Amino acid sequence: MKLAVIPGDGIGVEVTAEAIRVLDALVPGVEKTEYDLGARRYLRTGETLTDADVESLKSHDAILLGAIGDPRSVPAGVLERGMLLPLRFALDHHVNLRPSRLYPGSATPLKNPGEIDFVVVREGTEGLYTGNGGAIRVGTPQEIGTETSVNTRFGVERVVRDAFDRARARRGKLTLVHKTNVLVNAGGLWQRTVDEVAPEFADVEVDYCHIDAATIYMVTEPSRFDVIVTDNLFGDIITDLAAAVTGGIGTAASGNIDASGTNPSMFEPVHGSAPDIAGQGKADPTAAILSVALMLRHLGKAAEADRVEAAVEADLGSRGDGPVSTSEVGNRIVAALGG
Ligand SMILES: NC(=O)C1=CN([C@@H]2O[C@H](COP(=O)(O)OP(=O)(O)OC[C@H]3O[C@@H](n4cnc5c(N)ncnc54)[C@H](O)[C@@H]3O)[C@@H](O)[C@H]2O)C=CC1
Ligand SMILES: CC(C)CC(=O)C(=O)O
Ligand SMILES: [Mg+2]
Repeated sequence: MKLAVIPGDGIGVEVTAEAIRVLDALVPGVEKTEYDLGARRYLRTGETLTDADVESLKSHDAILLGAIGDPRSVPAGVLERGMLLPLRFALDHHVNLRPSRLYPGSATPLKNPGEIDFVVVREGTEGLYTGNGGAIRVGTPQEIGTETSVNTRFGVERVVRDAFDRARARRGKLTLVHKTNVLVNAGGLWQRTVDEVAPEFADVEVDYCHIDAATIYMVTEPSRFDVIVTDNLFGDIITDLAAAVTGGIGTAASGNIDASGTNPSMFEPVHGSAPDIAGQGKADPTAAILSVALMLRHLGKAAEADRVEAAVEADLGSRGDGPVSTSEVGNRIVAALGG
């Protein structure tokens, strides 16, 4: 197995190191290539992501990424829109898969959480993140900034079909989350696509929530969700909320998947580079470690993925309320795997 590793910036470097230790304890002999992408390289060379980087990354079976972005040294958007999103687009990562599960005993701010186990299927190549916008009269009182959401029938249908497939394989419920009462053009396309595909999945119950109401239910009644399908921006926002209710942002994993299998998929924590805690050894590496589990499952190594998840479940269940140490969590998971 050939794995590309992009530790990136801030805590990305710290949590990726623990994720790699876990991978090594479980699957020996993985051929790893580390890529220097992120703030350090940008500050040194002015480069964010080159065509040569993309071509080289394509030769791997999968990519493991920590986090990208260093708001203290690089202006907002340079790396996010110059490196991370272009990579997801270049590798056609149209399914941004973000599972949320409340493991027994793990910390949740909810008083009566019930069972929380849902998956957000976030469209990953379109929406408001394509860079389709502009600004005029910048810095003047007449300044205007626009970002236009791009939604194609092709792009929406393929992610909706993926979400229906996942719902069928799970508890059989799909919830479209959008804002069709206001965003009638994009929302109309999403709703019609779901309605038109639904008859092929007659065994799947279809539901709809406006994004604002979905944030209510995620806190008051998260057990109502099984598979959520939504666009790039809504999916980004709602999955940070989902992480917060299921044990914290440090525990939420994701996969950026090219469901056609043409390009390597990329696995990464939901969180960012967390400059506020970077370098202090207190980032929770669980999200990065569970991203390894997602990757292994994607690559057909379900038994290994199960072992990682079981080790994480045991660790989360045995934690107290005290602070987390990055290396301690890694040590406990590696030990549980017999490493
Ligand atoms: N996929 C990626 O590479 C992402 C990159 N970013 C970038 O990261 C930078 C920081 O963004 P923020 O909005 O601050 O989001 P963030 O996710 O980095 O941090 C938000 C809050 O969560 C905490 N946190 C995050 N990960 C944690 C972990 N593993 N353990 C414990 N606490 C954790 C942070 O300390 C902070 O209080 C920005 O440059 C942003 O663009 C943000 C999200 C995703
Ligand atoms: C640059 C952003 C799109 C990263 C992010 O917040 C995410 O993918 O969740
Ligand atoms: Mg995000």
